[in-house]
Amino acid sequence: MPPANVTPTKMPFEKYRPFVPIVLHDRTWPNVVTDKAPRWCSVDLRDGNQALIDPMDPARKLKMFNELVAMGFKEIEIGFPAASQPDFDFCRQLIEDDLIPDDVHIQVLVQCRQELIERTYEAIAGAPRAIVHFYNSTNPLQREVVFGLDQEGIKSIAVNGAKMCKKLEETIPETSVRYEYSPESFTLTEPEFAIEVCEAVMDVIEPTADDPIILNLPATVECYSPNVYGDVIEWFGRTIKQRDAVIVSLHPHNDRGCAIAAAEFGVMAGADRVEGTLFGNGERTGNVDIVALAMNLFVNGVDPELDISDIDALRRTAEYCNRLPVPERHPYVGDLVYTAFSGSHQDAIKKGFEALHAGADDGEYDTWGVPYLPIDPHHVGRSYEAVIRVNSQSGKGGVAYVMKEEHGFELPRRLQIEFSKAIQHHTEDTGTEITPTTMWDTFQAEYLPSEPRFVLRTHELHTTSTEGEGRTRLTGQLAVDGEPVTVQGEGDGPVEAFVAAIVAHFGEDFDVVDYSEHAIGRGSNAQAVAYVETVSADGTIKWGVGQNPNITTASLRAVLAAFERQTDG
Ligand SMILES: CC(=O)SCCNC(=O)CCNC(=O)[C@H](O)C(C)(C)COP(=O)(O)OP(=O)(O)OC[C@H]1O[C@@H](n2cnc3c(N)ncnc32)[C@H](O)[C@@H]1OP(=O)(O)O
Ligand SMILES: CC(C)C(=O)C(=O)O
Repeated sequence: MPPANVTPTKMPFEKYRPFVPIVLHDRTWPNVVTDKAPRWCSVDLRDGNQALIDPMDPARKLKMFNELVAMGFKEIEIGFPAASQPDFDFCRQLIEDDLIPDDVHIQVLVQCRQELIERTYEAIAGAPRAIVHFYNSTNPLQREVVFGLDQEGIKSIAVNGAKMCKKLEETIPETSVRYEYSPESFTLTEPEFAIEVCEAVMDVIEPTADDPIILNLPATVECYSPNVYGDVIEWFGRTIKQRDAVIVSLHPHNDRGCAIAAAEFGVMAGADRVEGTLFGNGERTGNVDIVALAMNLFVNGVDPELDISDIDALRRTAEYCNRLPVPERHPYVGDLVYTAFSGSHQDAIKKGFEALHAGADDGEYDTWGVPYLPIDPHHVGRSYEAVIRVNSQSGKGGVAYVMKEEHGFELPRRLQIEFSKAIQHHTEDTGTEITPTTMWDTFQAEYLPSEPRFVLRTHELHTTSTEGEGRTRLTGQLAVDGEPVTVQGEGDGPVEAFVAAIVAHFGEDFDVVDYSEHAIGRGSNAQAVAYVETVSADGTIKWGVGQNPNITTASLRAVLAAFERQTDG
């Protein structure tokens, strides 16, 4: 029976309105090319931590802090010390145990509330340097439902917060304090009002070009497309007073899945600094992923100014500290991001590697370029091993790649086609991926069986040469189904002589139409591998493979193996 007609439910889209605060007709940011990394600030230990199911314990916090320092972060928001004893204690631990490198600023977040600001200054006392980051929400919805205040009331919260901070500075004379102010939910705030509040805060902080204020413009909840963020940030930079005394900072969240693009457009639009987290942990859909941002610069040939050369170690740290997994397809780091399953991708990758290495001097190429691989996996500490994996979507290229990279066998093109059919049967039957080990087992069973019916025990060659014309006579001792057999034949070389011997003894027409060989391994462990393509009287094509330290023996074994496959049908 055909399925009953189903009427799809209409989504209540009319309950939503686009929010586009500014359309900048003379925008310049789309033409900007970013050629320098912005200042990075990690908020893993604050915005990341406050979003966790299980917030980090002291050991996890320290592990994350040390990892961020090792990566090269110079500004690290270490928590909200006034919010909880663990955050306060962690701040004290960093200061008292002298764990903050000379070139690193710790940053602490606080609301514009007196008791919280006082506690924050207690927390940072004794630190050589600190950024005090105070904030309040400025957007119409929160003004109304959270604070019940008009614009003036909201501005006063910010200004009073700034005054309290300035005043408390004298209680910690040994600490060099810098300031960051966030009009929280900036992207949902009327831009003119955000400017008004920021400038009122600047009047209190009195920043200079030598001692600038960080004005952080959060997409607390991502609410419009990245191009709108670009326009708004360019407009903000043009409009804010004393631009040279302001570090414009971005703090994108990822609710629409566009945080990376938003941050990139914001930087093109003139922002100096970006706050984010490793692999994008953070509230709801997360903060912007700083690793991906940095890697996007790297891929454009720009110094990312962060060390991501062991991306898996960073992932392990993030997963340990956050107790959340980083998904398999996450940009640059996921388990599957340097892996191709599909046939045409594998074929192109294999050819790409061959071309890259053919043009490389001592293995060092000038410019990366392999289809379907945006970066050289080695540059982030990943290997080529998992680049190609084989399932039912794969073709000969993938099979050939695994046989070469994992097992050292450089299969000739037509053998790749023959063998990949066997692999295709396997992957279709199992419905899953085939591992390199299973592929090898299949190859052995097909081409290098442990108990072949036809075994070459010994052979003798006698070569005569008259006026440059050489003839080879071969006598071979075989075992066929365990029974000894002697064969004799003559030809232009050992392979031809052996084929003649087989044809003469077994009475089956059979010839070699293609032959290739190569070495596997080096020195005393080197083995020769020979591949022969044979044709029978009825035109059946079968390949044979032989392996031996001696190249002639390997060739003869390949011929015999092909003959056995021909006679087995
Ligand atoms: C977008 C962001 O991520 S901002 C950072 C958010 N992070 C966190 O909140 C994590 C840490 N926070 C906390 O643990 C708690 O909020 C604390 C301990 C700081 C404060 O707790 P509480 O005193 O219970 O207050 P609570 O957080 O509920 O705050 C609500 C009150 O603070 C006011 N408030 C909220 N934010 C701010 C601010 N930035 N500045 C001034 N007042 C504020 C609210 O209007 C409300 O006032 P009301 O009680 O008069 O209605
Ligand atoms: C406090 C601010 C910067 C914040 O975390 C946000 O708006 O997301």
